[in-house]
Amino acid sequence: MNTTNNEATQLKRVQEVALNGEEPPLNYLSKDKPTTEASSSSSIPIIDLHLLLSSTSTKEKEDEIDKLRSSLASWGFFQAVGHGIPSILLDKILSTMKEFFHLPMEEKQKYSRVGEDGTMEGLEGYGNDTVKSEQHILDWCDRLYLLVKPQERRTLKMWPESPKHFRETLHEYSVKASLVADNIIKVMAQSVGLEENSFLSQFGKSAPMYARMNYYPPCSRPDLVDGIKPHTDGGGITILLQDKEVEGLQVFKDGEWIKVPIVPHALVVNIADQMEIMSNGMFMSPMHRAVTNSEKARISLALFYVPDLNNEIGPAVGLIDDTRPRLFRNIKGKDYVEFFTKNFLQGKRAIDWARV
Ligand SMILES: O=C(O)CCC(=O)C(=O)O
Ligand SMILES: [Fe+2]
Repeated sequence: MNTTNNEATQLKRVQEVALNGEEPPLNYLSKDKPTTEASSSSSIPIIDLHLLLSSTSTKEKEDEIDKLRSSLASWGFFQAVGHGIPSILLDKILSTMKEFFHLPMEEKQKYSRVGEDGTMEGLEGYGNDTVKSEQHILDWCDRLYLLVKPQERRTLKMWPESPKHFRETLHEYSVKASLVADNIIKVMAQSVGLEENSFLSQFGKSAPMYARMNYYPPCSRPDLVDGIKPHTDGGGITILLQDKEVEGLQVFKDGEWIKVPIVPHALVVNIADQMEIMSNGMFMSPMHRAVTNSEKARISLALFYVPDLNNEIGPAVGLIDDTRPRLFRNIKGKDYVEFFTKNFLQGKRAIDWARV
């Protein structure tokens, strides 16, 4: 195959690059390194969904709704407990993912996103960063990316048949997590005085949900690379299941990076750009990143819930008034995703494009 060095390294999974334990290759060296130290001084809020979604109206519940609103305004992040997804299922999806990433490369490559001729076949499947230029700095991370919803649009040939329970476990987890996501989006609307379907109706009934399984191999020089570069998510909301033992997620708040600690069996929820737009800036889509370490591999499973690409989304009418003028234009979901992807690859923020 006639490839440049850059392309050749791209075709190698990070897991293979990491195997030799040597210094990371040049095209992984992050521009902003050495990595700024993160602080654990303050911790992102923990929200009890069971309390939030209970049908009785109590002072405790009202307080929790207030806490949700202020968390989304100042952090754009929270740890959801009381979500009702059995711990045993959370453990199972994490261990199943780990098993997949530990399979021989040949087996994993059956689901590869890169076609045999070296071209990218599409978004879904196993792979790493899409490289658009020689200057592109790669993340220290391998991924398996799959559409999980709507079910009839799944690309089953990209769903691993090994490990044995992979498909049914991802199915079960994504069905449950998507119900949790719907409920969170309803209560987000209520928290700012809107009717519960105000945001959800903008997502639409066929809103896609993507699963991105991240695998960060250990790195001999974690200070020189990004697990995932600083970014905001481009969809509506993201539900993230973190590794149970290895920390790595950080959020940028008030000028510093803050570690997102592991809360056993909690789901990390974050606002993504299109929800910031729908909330007319009441909720913030936070900048976050993942770092690696030299000892242990880390995994995470992000579920991106994205408004239907054919829908027009925009600030909810009830959130625009004289004191709070419209901050964003109405835009087509598809246009935003396209613009976001282009900017993401160049390390730029896309949301400013949608500002009035
Ligand atoms: O691995 C993590 O904790 C973060 C992953 C993430 O931000 C993403 O996949 O968008
Ligand atoms: Fe993210």
